[in-house]
Amino acid sequence: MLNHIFSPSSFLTKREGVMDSLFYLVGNSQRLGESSLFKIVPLISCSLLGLLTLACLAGFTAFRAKFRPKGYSLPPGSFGWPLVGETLIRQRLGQLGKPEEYIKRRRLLYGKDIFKTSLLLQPVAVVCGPAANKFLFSNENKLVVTWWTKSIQNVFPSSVLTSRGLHARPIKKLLTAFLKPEALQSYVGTMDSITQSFMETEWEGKEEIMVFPLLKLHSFVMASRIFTTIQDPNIVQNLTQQFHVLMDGIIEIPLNIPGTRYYRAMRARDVICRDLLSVIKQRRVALSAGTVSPTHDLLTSLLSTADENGRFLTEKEITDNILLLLFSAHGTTSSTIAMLMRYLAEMPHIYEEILREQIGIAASKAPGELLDWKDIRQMKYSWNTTCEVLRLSPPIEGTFREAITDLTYGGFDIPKGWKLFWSVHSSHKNPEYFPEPEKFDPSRFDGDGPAPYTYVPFGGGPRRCPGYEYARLEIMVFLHNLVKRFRWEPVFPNEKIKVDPLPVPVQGFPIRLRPR
Ligand code: HEM
Repeated sequence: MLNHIFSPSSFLTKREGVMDSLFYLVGNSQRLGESSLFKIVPLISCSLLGLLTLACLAGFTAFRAKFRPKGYSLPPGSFGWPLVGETLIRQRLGQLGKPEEYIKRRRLLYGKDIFKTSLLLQPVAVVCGPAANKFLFSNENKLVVTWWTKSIQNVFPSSVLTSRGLHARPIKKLLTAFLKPEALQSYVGTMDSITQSFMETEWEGKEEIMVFPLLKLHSFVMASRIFTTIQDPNIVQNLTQQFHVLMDGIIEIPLNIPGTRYYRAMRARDVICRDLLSVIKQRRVALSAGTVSPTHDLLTSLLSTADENGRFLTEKEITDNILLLLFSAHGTTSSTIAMLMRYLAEMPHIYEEILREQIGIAASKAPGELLDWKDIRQMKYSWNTTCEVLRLSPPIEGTFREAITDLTYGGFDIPKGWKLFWSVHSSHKNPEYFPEPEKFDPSRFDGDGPAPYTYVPFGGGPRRCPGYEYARLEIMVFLHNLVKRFRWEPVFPNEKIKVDPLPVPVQGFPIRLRPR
């Protein structure tokens, strides 16, 4: 519909015609003289008004056709305010630290596990619970495809995140080959040594620290080391600063105008890509000289491995995907560790249990020996506790899919082109699957753990998070080094958490450290 409105043969050509006349009049106004100008000004105003009316009419017709198509039995719900829909209400609840309230209230109001709304300028069907998760995760590329906002698409244009349908498969396979447990096993020691030196320089000997910025820095240094082997402190520092700007503006309205946060984010993106590109070029030279092995890090793997069709990724594709992984690894794990530290400060009995497990592992190592894969496998209670943190405070609340055909779910029609949103909380906080859902209880993950599709912090189906194992290793290695060295207490025990879009402590999570 929108494509039709803006097709050259319709609206656009008419609009260009009017614009041409305007430019002609303005361009010739001097020759026409002052008196003629008086006649022209009202004429210009009328034309502009006409244009505006035309644009509004076209917009309204397109909006109606998209949001209220005829002949469909749409889910219950409200599209909220014109244009903004319910986007601001949802954002506000996130900033108040109650993101799940948005869906909870509407489920109660409409009495269904599905409701319609308007978010991010799109008509959206929000679908809730494990049945919805199963439906979406198992119908990727059949009924739905992944969908991200324009601002995200612009930041990662040729990455696995924004490639849809069968285009995504080869890139995802290449990334998964590097991120699968067998491949990551050999990096546990490196992760341990990075974390140890980080603790020595940034934590030890300090009485009080601001944890959240430090966690982000740690995650970033770790990811850039494991994925690209970038160690030059100047490059790392520059990249860290640019990533900060990027994170700050990435979910803004994509207005690429100087002065906006989005504009600054896109400039930061250009700087990061330029730095990554120069590393890629150096690595290519090193690869052909045989001074690095093809499995040296993710970057060299991507440079030297062809996909399943025998095609090598272009430098732009490699840059975009490395940028994506650095970005994904940066926010999610630091948010999880911050939330984990908060829960542990509140529940000393769980801290003690984790400490017992980690001290047991440390005692089995020779002095100076680094952690390895076998040690990670023994961190069962520590990981169950982290899973419970991810259940209650997931870094990602859910993601969108787009209907690639008209479809039916829960007895309602979802028109082609509509977006569907699956939500983590609607399963994680359901007492049917997690009795007393607000209670913190790591034993939920003993044995076989939760039923399929009820526990989904990493999503599911073909789009499931490929960084799952990497995140597990990073968090476990960090926790080991943390509890071995410190106890801690938050400076502000009731510090607010805002979800914007990830859960973050609003005051940066200052803590007092007590060495063990
Ligand atoms: C606690 C940490 C993490 C959580 C909870 C998490 C969660 C998620 C979720 C919910 C999705 C969307 C899945 C879907 O739409 O079905 C996702 C996608 C993704 N994640 Fe993670 N993630 C984490 C860490 C990481 C890390 C460390 C990396 C990189 C090493 C990573 C890379 C990605 C990528 C590339 C995608 C896009 C996959 C695709 O669209 O096919 N994530 N993640």
